[in-house]
Amino acid sequence: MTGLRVGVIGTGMIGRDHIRRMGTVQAGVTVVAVTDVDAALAARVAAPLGAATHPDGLDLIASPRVDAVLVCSWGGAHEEYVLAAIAAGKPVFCEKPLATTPEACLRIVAAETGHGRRLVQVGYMRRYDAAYRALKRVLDSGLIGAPLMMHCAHRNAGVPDFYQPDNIITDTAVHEIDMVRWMFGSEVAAVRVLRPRASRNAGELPDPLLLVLELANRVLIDVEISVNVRYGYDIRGEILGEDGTVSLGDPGLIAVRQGGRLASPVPGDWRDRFGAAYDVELREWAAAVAGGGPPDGPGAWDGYAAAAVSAAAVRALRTGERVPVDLGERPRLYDAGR
Ligand SMILES: NC(=O)c1ccc[n+]([C@@H]2O[C@H](COP(=O)([O-])OP(=O)(O)OC[C@H]3O[C@@H](n4cnc5c(N)ncnc54)[C@H](O)[C@@H]3O)[C@@H](O)[C@H]2O)c1
Ligand SMILES: O[C@H]1[C@H](O)[C@@H](O)[C@H](O)[C@@H](O)[C@H]1O
Repeated sequence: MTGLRVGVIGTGMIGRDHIRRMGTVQAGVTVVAVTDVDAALAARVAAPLGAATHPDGLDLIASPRVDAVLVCSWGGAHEEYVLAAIAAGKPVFCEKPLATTPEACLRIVAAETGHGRRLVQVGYMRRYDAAYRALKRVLDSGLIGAPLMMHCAHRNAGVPDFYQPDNIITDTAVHEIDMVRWMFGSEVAAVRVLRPRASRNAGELPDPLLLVLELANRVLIDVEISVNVRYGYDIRGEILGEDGTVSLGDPGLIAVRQGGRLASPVPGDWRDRFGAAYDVELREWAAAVAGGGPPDGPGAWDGYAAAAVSAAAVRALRTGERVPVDLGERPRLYDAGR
């Protein structure tokens, strides 16, 4: 067998990282096609792979040589490609966000529900991170008792020039929004956003922010988002239970004691911190879809829920109000085990 033949839409930073990953950590996966609005970039990426280049994502999805699709273009271009993949009956792994509005995500949910089989997975890689998985195992074991609160911090060293104020929520905090729904098995019922004094490194951005997420099971989450901390990429989390706490460990693999100091490296960006999680994420996805099964990672409903909570948080940021979230009824296609 030739294995799973994958087409990649968007050959920017994460597209190239996933292409490298599929050539190194996954047996039986071949990237056979790529496309990018920057055709010269796509051609440069395709050449060493011997992959075909396509004029656009729709043409790539329609190719009979492509079994499954990876969408790694900018968020605004996700919906069209995910809908086209569903219409073609092809599994599609879409980097976060699934789409940029809850309405667009619901169109994807409706298309997939109409198709009758799960085809969509969204790139929320924290669910595949060894540390978050260990945190969840401790929580689920009951060792720390029933959960009460979780404290999170999501710090980026810096962000690109095109990053807009809403991106602090829709692009960055969206990872915590997905992670807590998975961690606690409960939807977000309401959101508040507090805005302290802005960092002198923040430019025009409202940075940092504090999000308060109220889960339907009444666990309360606070998330500090800072996207210009300069010193590195720092992801933290601590769960308070009735009988104890569990927190993410230090991701630095070594500790140096020298000259009267103790030092450990801080990851530079998400590729450093979550590289192994992306490996597991794509390996599990490819194994599931190559075997003809549905992907069992975060799906279209999770993408929709994250977008709906993000939209509520953007409103909370603008108005200063507590904004309730109503997701509506989840289609049965997204029940566990289906
Ligand atoms: N899961 C994660 O931790 C993670 C990390 C980084 C990026 N992402 C997501 O991945 C996506 C890409 O981010 P990136 O950092 O690689 O950005 P990037 O700008 O480096 O790359 C995006 C590429 O998509 C191309 N593109 C844009 N619109 C297109 C279209 N309509 N058709 C084809 N190509 C198109 C651009 O030319 C660019 O080369 C974003 O949705 C981002 O949120 C996720
Ligand atoms: O697109 C990136 C990516 O999703 C990272 O995981 C996150 O930490 C960044 O804030 C975001 O800009």
